Parts: sequence; C-alpha cells; structure tokens
Amino acid sequence: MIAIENISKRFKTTGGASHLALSGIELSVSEGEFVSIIGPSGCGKSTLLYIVGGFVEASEGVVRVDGVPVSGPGPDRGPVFQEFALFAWKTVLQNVAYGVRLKGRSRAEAEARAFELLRMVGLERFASFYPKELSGGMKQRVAIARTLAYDPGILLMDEPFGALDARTRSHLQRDLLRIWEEDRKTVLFVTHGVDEAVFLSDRVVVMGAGPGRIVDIVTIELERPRERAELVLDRRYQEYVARIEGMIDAVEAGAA
Ligand SMILES: Nc1ncnc2c1ncn2[C@@H]1O[C@H](COP(=O)(O)OP(=O)(O)OP(=O)(O)O)[C@@H](O)[C@H]1O
Repeated sequence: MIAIENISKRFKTTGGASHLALSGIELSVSEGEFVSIIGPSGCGKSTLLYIVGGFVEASEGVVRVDGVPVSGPGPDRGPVFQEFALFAWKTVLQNVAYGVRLKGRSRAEAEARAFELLRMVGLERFASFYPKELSGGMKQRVAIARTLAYDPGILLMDEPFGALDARTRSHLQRDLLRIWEEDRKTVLFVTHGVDEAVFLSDRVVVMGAGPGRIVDIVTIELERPRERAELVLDRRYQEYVARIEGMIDAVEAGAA
C-alpha cells in the first residue's frame, strides 16, 4: 500500500552547507500492516514520516500510496503527532466532528459519528469539555479520534505517546491496538520505545544516523491479540526487545 522508493533528503543548513538527513530509504508497507520506525535521535524518523505524509518533499526518490506518487498531504494519510494540535476554541465533540465533516457529512451526522468515536477512545463523558480541561492522555485520545473521524487508510504516528506518563502510555497503546484490530488501518509509527515498538508492531524498522538509513527490519512473530502483562513474560518478546536494543546500541556506537 505504501512504497517508499530510494528516498533521500538533504536539508540546507544556515551558512549554505547542507545536511543529508536520509539516504536511499526503501520500504514497502502492506495494507493493514503495523510498522514501527525506531532509531537514535536525529536519524530521520520524523523526516521520513513527514515525507510519506506529503508535508516534506524528498530530495530524491518517490513515495507511492496505492501506486500513486505522493505530492502533498491527503485524506488517505492521517497524521497523529506528539503535539495534540486540537482546536482550543472547540469542544471535544466539535474537534472530532470537524474530522467527520471533512468527509462532507452534515453537522448532525458528524456529531453522531463523533460520539461513536469518543466512545471508542473512552471519552464520551467529556464531549462538552474544552481541550484545556483535559489531561495530556485525554488530549491525545481526542487527537486520535479526530484523525480516525475522516477515516484515512493510513495512520502516520510520530511519537504520539512520547509526552505521556508510563501508565497513560500503556493504556493508550492497548487502546490503539484494540482500535487497530477492529479496522486494520495501515500504521507507520515512529517511537523511541523498543518495548512499545515490539508490543505494537508486525515489523520494526531500525534506522541508523549519519546519514539516516535503514539498518535492519525485524518481523515480530508474536500472536495477536496481544496482552502486555502476558507478553512481557514471554521469552520471545524479551528476545526481540534485547535484539533491537542491541542494534540501536551498535548504531549509536558507530558499529552498524
Ligand atoms: N527543517 C529542517 N531543516 C534542517 N534540518 C532538518 C530539518 N528537519 C530535520 N532536520 C535535520 O534532519 C535530521 C533528522 O531529523 P528528524 O527530526 O527526522 O530525526 P528523528 O530521528 O525524528 O529525531 P528524534 O528522534 O530526535 O525526534 C536531523 O539532523 C535534523 O537536524
């Protein structure tokens, strides 16, 4: 569904020099697949996601979604980033309904669907609240519901749970998996958390820096549905985490 073909990205830096952030990235993601991208800070994970989203233009290469080259953002790719980017002046319900209205629905239809989505993320009781009245975890749930509202086939998630405390993060991971298991969107998920990547993903893409490149792709052969409490005790899960942590350590030490 997503074909990333030989993507490179060079940024101009101040003073006229340039910085090669990504080089020769090749990756195919199937419909309904959950793929995480992990790697040291600055290796270009966000840049790659933004290129797929059409927010940043590649210097070389092409990204195709269903065979069509990406030339800008589109409703087929829903971004969920770390900054919640909710409308401060709209209620929770209106924020989510906004996403539904992008699909050309009437206000009444949009609100009905928004309620359904709020139920899905466990926030129906907060429909009339404003973003400033919510915790970080709740805001991130609203942001996810708003993106789901226009039903993109692909979710592009850039450390969506990075700013949250460990407990809230683990609740949201579980909720995200539940939602994903219901309608199997294709997910590209950038994270710093190896455990999070292994828990959520079908495949984990490990990137290295200088320039940003793919070092390895690990297929996570753990059955679904996954339960965190069970999984952390599973030797295979522990081995995946240790193996990927080892790869990142090697990349950081310049050995990979
Ligand atoms: N708009 C920009 N202009 C110039 N350089 C940029 C720009 N955006 C990113 N870069 C550079 O590209 C490289 C990759 O950045 P990117 O944010 O994609 O990395 P990352 O792996 O997501 O990092 P982190 O894990 O810290 O979020 C970095 O060296 C960064 O300084």
